[in-house]
Amino acid sequence: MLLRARGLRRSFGGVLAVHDVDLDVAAGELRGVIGPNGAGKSTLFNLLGGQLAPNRGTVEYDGSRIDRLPPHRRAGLGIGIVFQNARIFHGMTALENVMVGAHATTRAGFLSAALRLPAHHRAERQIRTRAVEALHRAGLADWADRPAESLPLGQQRALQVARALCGRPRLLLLDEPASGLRAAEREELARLIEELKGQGLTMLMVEHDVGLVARLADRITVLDLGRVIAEGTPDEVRDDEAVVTAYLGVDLADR
Ligand SMILES: Nc1ncnc2c1ncn2[C@@H]1O[C@H](COP(=O)(O)OP(=O)(O)OP(=O)(O)O)[C@@H](O)[C@H]1O
Repeated sequence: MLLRARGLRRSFGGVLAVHDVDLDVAAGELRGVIGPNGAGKSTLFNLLGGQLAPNRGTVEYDGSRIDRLPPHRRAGLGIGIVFQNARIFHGMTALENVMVGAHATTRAGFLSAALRLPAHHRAERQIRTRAVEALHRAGLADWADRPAESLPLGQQRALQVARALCGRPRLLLLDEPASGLRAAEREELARLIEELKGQGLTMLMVEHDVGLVARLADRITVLDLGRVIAEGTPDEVRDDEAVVTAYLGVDLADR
């Protein structure tokens, strides 16, 4: 398993947002995480990415414990994150936006840049090369030199993916990547995610759009009130009684 969470628990005051969650993501797998509002999806996502620490439980990545590591250390190990509604830097090109993300993950970056060390120039070249490569992977090669804010919404979302790809992750965590997108933009995003999957990238995606998750994911984890209530292939999960009950009033077949 590339990612293995065991007994993860996180509470806020009296609310158990994530309650003894086990989760395995195999290398090459695309794992979907769904659940009704307040199910604990964001909390679980942040426990995996390192934005939150668990009260209990463990997270292993590639065989090593990471649950006490801060986000930048997890990034260094190859975990990329596409945040929900991450901001785009205005007045910068798409390429520069991707490069800024990479600078933020190399801690030595700022110091050596300030001192203009030769190592800085090498690092700068490397970051540019990786940023160009990431833009290509995200289908944005033609947009590289345009002001980021001029990109259509679908391409801005792809730009967030490119930022995460710049660190050449082995595991990509996506937090509601389709939120706010219209049908055509969702379709473009779906194709991009399928392409990354085709390249062998392991992904975990938290998403409200159940139809999109059912289409893309190999396996789906369904949360309700902080607990895993079902886990399996999209077909297995769709027919699961507990899932149907949790989504009562929502016809999964229509989503
Ligand atoms: N920082 C916080 N402080 C207090 N309570 C929180 C905090 N974050 C989450 N919660 C609570 O934990 C529970 C799970 O919330 P979480 O945001 O993880 O669910 P979710 O499945 O992502 O919901 P949604 O689909 O609405 O985004 C909810 O009851 C929520 O109110």
